[in-house]
Amino acid sequence: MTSPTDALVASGLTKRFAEREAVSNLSFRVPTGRAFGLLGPNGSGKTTTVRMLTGLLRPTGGTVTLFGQRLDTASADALRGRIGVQTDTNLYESLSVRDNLQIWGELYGLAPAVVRQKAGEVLEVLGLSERVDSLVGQLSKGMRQKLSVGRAVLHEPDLLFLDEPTAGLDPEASADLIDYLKEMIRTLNTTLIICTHQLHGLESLCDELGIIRQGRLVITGEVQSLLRRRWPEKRYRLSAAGDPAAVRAAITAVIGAEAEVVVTGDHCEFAVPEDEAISRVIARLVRDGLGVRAVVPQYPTIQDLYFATLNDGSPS
Ligand SMILES: Nc1ncnc2c1ncn2[C@@H]1O[C@H](COP(=O)(O)OP(=O)(O)OP(=O)(O)O)[C@@H](O)[C@H]1O
Repeated sequence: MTSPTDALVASGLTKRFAEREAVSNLSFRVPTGRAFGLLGPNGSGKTTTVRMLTGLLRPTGGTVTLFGQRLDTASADALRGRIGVQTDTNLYESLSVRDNLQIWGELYGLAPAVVRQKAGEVLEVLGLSERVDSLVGQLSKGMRQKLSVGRAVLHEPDLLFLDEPTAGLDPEASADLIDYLKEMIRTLNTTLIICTHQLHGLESLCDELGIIRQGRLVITGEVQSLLRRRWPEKRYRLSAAGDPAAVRAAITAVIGAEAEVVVTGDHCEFAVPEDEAISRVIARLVRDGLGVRAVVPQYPTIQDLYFATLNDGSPS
């Protein structure tokens, strides 16, 4: 069922290239104003999926619904006006950065003056202002990447598709771009679909997640729910003064002898069966004369979930 709050619904999406089924029966939904990370190894079908979601590739089976409207040849043109798609191809190499954005913005129906103003803002955010008159053919790889993102967001699309937007960007530019996207989602209620291999810190951007493996969606849902479902117990990293065997014994005396306590150097890591057990662990260590130096909660990340999910299926 499509909810009026869904910007995108994919249902049974399938793509076959000759003998190879690149995408198999993919179903997921993305609520408006949310950021959805579509993750998976090389060749798992992300780009093929995005191309079907944006109407660039006809599915072998299944449907795509954008803003409550089925995507087909009749609706594609109107719907594409509300979509921004970043790809690293088809920039006009022999034109300047300014002209590339101007042409693109006007193609999307923006008035020339609006494009000029918006292009100025976008280039400023992306750190490309000084290269506005450079020919695209003379830009570095990272600069082209930034320009392709700038072009996709120029017309303030309701639904934005980004494929590896931070690939080739230096760490500062990458962090700036993520901040910009977050701000865009917050202020314009943009819905974002992002494919990326850069998983570190992705939970600060993505609220929803789909992990695709060999063309099949292995898990999908809200990031925090998926993490809680996978790791329901709270984990802690603890450092205490004293003999590691005594520290371990004090911890297991509280959380149970069968519980796993992983000791690495002067740290140990363990899960507690319920929240308040950590207070009892600390009290026990202090009582046993084992001074507690640090107790740090461990929050599982999208990266943890990604590897755990793919490992579930190994070997393929
Ligand atoms: N036009 C095509 N003709 C034939 N096979 C294709 C075509 N496009 C993609 N494929 C195949 O479909 C599968 C999925 O490719 P796709 O590009 O969607 O993967 P991806 O997840 O985006 O990979 P990457 O992370 O490397 O970009 C691959 O096996 C690929 O070879």
